[in-house]
Amino acid sequence: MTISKAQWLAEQARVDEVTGKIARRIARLEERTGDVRSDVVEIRKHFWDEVTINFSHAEDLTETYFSMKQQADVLSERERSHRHASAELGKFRRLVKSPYFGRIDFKAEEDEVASSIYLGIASFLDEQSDEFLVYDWRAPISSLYYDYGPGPVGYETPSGRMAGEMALKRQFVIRDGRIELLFDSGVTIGDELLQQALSRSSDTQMRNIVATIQKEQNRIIRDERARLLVVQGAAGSGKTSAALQRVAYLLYKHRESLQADQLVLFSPNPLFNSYVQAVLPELGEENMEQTTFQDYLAHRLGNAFELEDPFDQMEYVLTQDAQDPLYASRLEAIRFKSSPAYLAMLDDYVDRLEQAGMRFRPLKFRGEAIVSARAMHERFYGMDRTIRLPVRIDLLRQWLLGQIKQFALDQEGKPWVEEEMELLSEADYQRAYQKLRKRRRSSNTPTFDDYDQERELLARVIVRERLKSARRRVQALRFIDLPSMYVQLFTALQQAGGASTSAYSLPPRWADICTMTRQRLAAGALAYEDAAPYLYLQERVQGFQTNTLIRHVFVDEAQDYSPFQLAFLKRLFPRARMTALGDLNQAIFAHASAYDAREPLRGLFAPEETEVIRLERSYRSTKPIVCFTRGMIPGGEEIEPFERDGSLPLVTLVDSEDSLRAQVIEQTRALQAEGNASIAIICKTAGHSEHVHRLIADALEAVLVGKETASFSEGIQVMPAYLAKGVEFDAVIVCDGSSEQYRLERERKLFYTACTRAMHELRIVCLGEPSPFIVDQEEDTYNIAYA
Ligand SMILES: Nc1ncnc2c1ncn2[C@@H]1O[C@H](COP(=O)(O)OP(=O)(O)OP(=O)(O)O)[C@@H](O)[C@H]1O
Repeated sequence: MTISKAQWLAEQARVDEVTGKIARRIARLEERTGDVRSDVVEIRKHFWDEVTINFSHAEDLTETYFSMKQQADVLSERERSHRHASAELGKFRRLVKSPYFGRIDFKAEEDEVASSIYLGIASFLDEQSDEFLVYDWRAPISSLYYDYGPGPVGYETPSGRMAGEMALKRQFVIRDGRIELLFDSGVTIGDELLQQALSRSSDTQMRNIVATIQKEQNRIIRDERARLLVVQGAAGSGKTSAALQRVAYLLYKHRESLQADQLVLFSPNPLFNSYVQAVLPELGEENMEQTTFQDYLAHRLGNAFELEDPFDQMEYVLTQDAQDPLYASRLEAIRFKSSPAYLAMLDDYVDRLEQAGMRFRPLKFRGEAIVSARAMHERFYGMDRTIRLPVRIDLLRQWLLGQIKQFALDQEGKPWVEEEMELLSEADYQRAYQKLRKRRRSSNTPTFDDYDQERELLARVIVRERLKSARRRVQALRFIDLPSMYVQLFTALQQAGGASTSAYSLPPRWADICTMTRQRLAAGALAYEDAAPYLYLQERVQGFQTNTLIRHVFVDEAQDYSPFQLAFLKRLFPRARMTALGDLNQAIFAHASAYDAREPLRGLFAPEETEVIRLERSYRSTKPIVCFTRGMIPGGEEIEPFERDGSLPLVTLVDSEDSLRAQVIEQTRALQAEGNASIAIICKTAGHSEHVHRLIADALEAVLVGKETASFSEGIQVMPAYLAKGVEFDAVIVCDGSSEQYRLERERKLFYTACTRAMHELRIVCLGEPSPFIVDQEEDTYNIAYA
């Protein structure tokens, strides 16, 4: 619907009025923050002047303490006030440039006239009239904007549903206080606005989408009922975007009780972390905790093993000789060790450990056993067998500390202590002596001048010092030989004992799997597929170190997690709700995906606690790119492209590496000339990326992206497909898209993932026969060229 000139001018007048008020508020706030800042600086500078310091008597000490505390309290109150004012200031500075993006005229059933509600990234209250000149996009009433067009409407409020009539829905693009675009619209939020948002150039950082959130996405953002919210959405359908707006929504809605550090996002790789970290600050919120599953595993496992990462596992799967029988066994191992069957096998194993099978490491000192493994074993299984494993472990730990104490007493008269005493350097002696004096003071032991007693006490200090590391080992439960217990699962014994339960059956190639696992562990290494199961065993034996602080766990690219890994995450965060975002068609790992075609994440939570939302519309890529890529995957016909025009994907066939090089260089230059700021040359593996990068390095300034790269840069980047997960580029060149590279069924999703990273232009260069995933497409969905 077109807007008349008068309407436009009236809206601009309102923008001027509102921005004027915001500007005045900013000026006042600047003055206030300036004052508070000087207060803080002053207090810090003169902190000690205001404090009465006197250590002469006990009462003076108390007075000194209170005087310091009072001064510290004043300082921290001023600092808090400064932080708050700065945050307000930041919000208004963003608002003054673009105060709002939408307007709805809403008349509640009991009202006579409609009121105009203007929506922006934050609310702005007119202090004189006490009227909201701008409503925060997360306010309950703002939901109307995303869910309805003009007509009968309703929204949820804390006191129940509010029904009424929407008379008008209007959208704005305001830049630097000037309205650039203005129109009235129906239910869907302006295709025009979306067109504008989606035609822009890609960024090295993701942007917020609050002005154009779609109805389905709004459901994801505002859902509060489900314990587990599963989003299954096509590539580019806005899963990550919706998740980030959801974080902002939750922080706003529960601002009294929820802090940013109570939400954690599991990202696919560190690059992705940096890609998404601008969204929340842009919306005036703090970033949530961000990590990767790998980082989490590495953190928990410490340096007990050399831990393989998922990318190395992926490289192995993509590059090893498929004819090698060991390769088939490894694939089988990866599949099995990520399945619920393996979880059942581990549970069964833990049950049996209650009766037998625990392995311990002897506690040694100077080559002598303080406590032997056998003694620990006897002590452990001598306890009441109904006591749970972690409790028994704790009892054993306490017993061991007692044994060390006893052992220490026996050691004090030993010749090695005498020797050490003689060999103490002056500095060591002084240190020991100081310690001794301190202990005497604290235990009120009278001072002796007696030489023998002095030596006796010194001996005690020496023994205590030397036994420190044994005590530390016991405290850290390192007397449990977990690696051996894990290996035990892969021995003949286990096969005989465990294979017969109905909860699981052993996979094919089990003997090979056993050998491979044993060998790797013997070399001090842990395969990626073993990492979560190993930790699971550790937690079941020692007790789960759960995190009860976290209230919301977000798992992006959830299809890349195995059922095992997600079950594990659920257990680690028992008080959290989970939001899992994924796309079965982008499940690129060799293990089974927790996403199932019909029912993603079946069985993780009870059905009544689980909500599944599907997103079928794809926003990232132009319509021709979506029409081409959706043909590659089963069920792709349901993916609905957003109507954004562009050129057909171009497939170029070359017959030599020289001409591949020439094509990549020529096409990259052409894409740059057409205005594509970010261009990704996506290869299959890290090795191939390095090779292609070398090929083009003398002609193009390109950055090679590897798993250690911390953030994306602008311009040309060469990277393996798995590192492009979750992100997007103006143009993508897949190099190379031949059947040599992408032919096997399991390579289909990797290829699809690579192609769907393109926003505006997709090119595929093939050395030799093109991949079947290309030629199986309708011919009119792409152009072909021969070089
Ligand atoms: N409602 C929207 N308004 C404007 N842009 C949107 C909207 N929804 C999605 N987009 C844009 O579409 C692109 C893809 O979004 P996003 O990365 O969130 O999708 P995704 O489903 O996580 O993709 P993938 O699974 O392929 O990683 C982004 O550029 C995002 O800004």
